[in-house]
Amino acid sequence: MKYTAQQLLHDPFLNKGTAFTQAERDAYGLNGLLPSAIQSLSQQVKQAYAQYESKNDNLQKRLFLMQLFNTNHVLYYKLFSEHIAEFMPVVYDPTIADTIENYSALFVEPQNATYLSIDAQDDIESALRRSANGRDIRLLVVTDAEGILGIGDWGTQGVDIAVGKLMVYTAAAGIDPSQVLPVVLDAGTNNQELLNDDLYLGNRHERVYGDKYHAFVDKFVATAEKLFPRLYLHFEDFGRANAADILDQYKNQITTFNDDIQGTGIIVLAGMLGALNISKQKMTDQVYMSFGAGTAGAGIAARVYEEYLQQGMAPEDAKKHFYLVDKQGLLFDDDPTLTPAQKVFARSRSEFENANELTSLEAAVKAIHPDVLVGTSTQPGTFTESIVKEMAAHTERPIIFPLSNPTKLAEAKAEDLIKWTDGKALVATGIPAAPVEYNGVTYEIGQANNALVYPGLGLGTIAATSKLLSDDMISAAAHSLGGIVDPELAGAAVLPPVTKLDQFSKTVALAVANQAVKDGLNVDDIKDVEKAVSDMQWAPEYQPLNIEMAD
Ligand SMILES: NC(=O)c1ccc[n+]([C@@H]2O[C@H](COP(=O)([O-])OP(=O)(O)OC[C@H]3O[C@@H](n4cnc5c(N)ncnc54)[C@H](O)[C@@H]3O)[C@@H](O)[C@H]2O)c1
Ligand SMILES: O=C(O)C[C@H](O)C(=O)O
Ligand SMILES: [Mn+2]
Repeated sequence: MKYTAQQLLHDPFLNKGTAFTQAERDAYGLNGLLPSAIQSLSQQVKQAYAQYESKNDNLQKRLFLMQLFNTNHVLYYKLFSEHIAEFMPVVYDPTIADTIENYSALFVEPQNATYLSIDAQDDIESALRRSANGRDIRLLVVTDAEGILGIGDWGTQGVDIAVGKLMVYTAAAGIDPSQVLPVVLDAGTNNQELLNDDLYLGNRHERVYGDKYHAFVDKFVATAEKLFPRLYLHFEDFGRANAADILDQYKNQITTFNDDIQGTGIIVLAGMLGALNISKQKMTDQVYMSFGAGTAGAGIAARVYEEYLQQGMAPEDAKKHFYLVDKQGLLFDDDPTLTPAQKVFARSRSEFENANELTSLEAAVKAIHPDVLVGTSTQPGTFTESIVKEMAAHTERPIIFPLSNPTKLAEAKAEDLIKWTDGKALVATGIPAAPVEYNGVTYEIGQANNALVYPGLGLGTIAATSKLLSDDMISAAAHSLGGIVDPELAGAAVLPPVTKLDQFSKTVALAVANQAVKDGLNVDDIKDVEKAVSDMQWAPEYQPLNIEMAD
């Protein structure tokens, strides 16, 4: 394609703004189209950061960063890379929840995303092709936004989660932003607030389910695979009724990943391994309870269960360590409403004298005395003081992970968990949490958010040109996060800190890529895994432009 000077200035993949050199200004006809001073990238970063800091709240900060992203990708990612822990809660969860809820009202521009409608399926191919605009797409994040974080159905507004997750891929793992595509599948919405909102930008009808929905997803997947044959396809925030089915349908055919099921499974397993490093206990001795057994809750249980098997436990014995609690209480095998993923761990009523009374978390904790309690229920404040104290009365170092996002939905606050258990609880939270000072010890709180692993997992899988994302690769990712935190330090976190996200994303990528090659899943011949991973990484630095001008 040939560029005009105006197109160059408005293409965020190529634009350098005030950093265009004099030679470039001469070559591309930019003289007089920019202020005359020529800045370095570091001057631009300094200036942008000062603007960022002048914004009053995280939403304003995020809007400013999005404006920067829309204008100049190198500048945006350079700034992000220099402030990764500070920017994560602004670019990503929890602030992203606010921009999703207000997406239509705040709409400025489409951010190179693809908006596919269930009512216009003939457009799927041309829309994907034109969004890619000749770029070599290797990573696509798609959502249908039925289950955005814990805030529910946000229709086309959920596109922001695809955009945001991709930003984290680049900031954390160095995925080239010109090789990614965010996609929203607009199958309607059951969110009445959106349907009644004049400004709502999506399809104004109820969400479509059943055959028509599945045909839509299938057509999208087939088209994306055809257009981008080396694709890593990441599914995000689909509803409970579809997420696991879609994963099961494609996982043995294409390189695909469900973040809520698999990514969350990895980070929670890694967090448990970290916690057990601190407590010096054995994984297979732990009694595990999940509160909220939906997409994430059941996905995590499945990953942790696999670990018990890997550690040598027989399936029937391992199953006895798992208890799922959902809306109806402890899940029993005579319940006709169980999802397939829940059925695997459902218990028999005959195991309990008071089975019919186990209809709440409190009753289940009293009856079962779990060692591990993971919250993916979307129900804020449900890990109450009495439940937590009851749990702590029966286990030396309770592992408690309230993971529901965003902040307003968390099952508990880290600070309370530390206090209620007299510093014994090993805690990780879904959103970032400040360290907790208690009795002279500073407790660092790990962030059990899939963002700590999905970037490295994707980088490793893509770099290895793996045909599939296998269970072994997933397990390798979970195990690779060990050894970064010193478990002997008082108050040590169960997971590595977000300040090191870029470093350990590479560790995860290497572990995953090595596993893929070891299992012979690589399409290309890969002699040097480390080189393959490094070669795949993009750095936010201005490069000479290799473009043709229109006149
Ligand atoms: N930290 C992370 O990395 C991470 C990853 C994925 C999901 N999550 C969070 O987990 C939560 C759930 O996400 P999901 O994708 O599994 O959603 P989901 O809708 O698939 O599952 C939620 C489950 O909670 C159950 N539930 C609702 N009310 C309940 C109640 N009163 N008591 C017990 N259970 C109840 C639902 O029946 C459902 O099974 C969200 O808040 C999400 O942000 C966190
Ligand atoms: O998006 C997040 O913060 C994590 C997770 O994928 C979620 O759905 O909550
Ligand atoms: Mn999610």
